[in-house]
Amino acid sequence: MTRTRIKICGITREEDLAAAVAAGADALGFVFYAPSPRYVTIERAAQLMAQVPAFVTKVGLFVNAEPQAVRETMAQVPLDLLQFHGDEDAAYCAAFGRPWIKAARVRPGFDLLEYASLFAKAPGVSGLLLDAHVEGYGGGGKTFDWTLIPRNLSLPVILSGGLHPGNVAEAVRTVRPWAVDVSSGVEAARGIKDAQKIIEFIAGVREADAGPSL
Ligand SMILES: O=C(O)c1ccccc1N[C@@H]1O[C@H](COP(=O)(O)O)[C@@H](O)[C@H]1O
Repeated sequence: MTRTRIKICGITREEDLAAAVAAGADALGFVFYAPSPRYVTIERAAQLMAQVPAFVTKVGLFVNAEPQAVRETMAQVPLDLLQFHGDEDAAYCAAFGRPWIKAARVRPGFDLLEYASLFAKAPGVSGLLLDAHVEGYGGGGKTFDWTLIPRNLSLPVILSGGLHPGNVAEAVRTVRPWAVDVSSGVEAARGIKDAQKIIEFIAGVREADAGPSL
């Protein structure tokens, strides 16, 4: 049985972090992008990350950040993986010497095969995150047409964009991604997670893992 990996993004509070870990999240995302309602300072992220147990991946999310800002963040918090969610190119993403994933902002007409080919051979690339194209780069709670995803993408697919407890099982059965990523779909309010929604989201993924594909 495939075990789809699960990332809960936009952690801003200790209780949300504990709820995600207790529910079985594989990875937690910390947003270093100031316009986001889920933004955390380096100092706050350090406090939160001190609560993350072994074998749960700590992901730092950046959007078109100055390289020096990424380096300063990496120097002060123990990030396992970098998530680039803006217009960064492969050379930029690879320059930090840390494993990374790149977001694609998908909408009709977007050539995902070509986009993946731009990043597929860059050192450190660990996956392609597929999000809906939204104003403001991400965390928009908007789905995209999953039939736009080619089956032969050259990188592990992390499916995101508008996932929530009510649609994640269908998403996993349809796309069979390597991982799913969710932010707003497990929130009680912007930047505040809902422990019950996290439990239901992860249960939806596991239900799909155990069943047939669509
Ligand atoms: O979470 C944010 O606030 C955010 C801000 C800027 C770029 C990306 C952001 N989050 C990522 O967006 C996708 C989709 O989120 P949602 O589940 O639709 O709310 C996800 O990969 C988050 O990691």
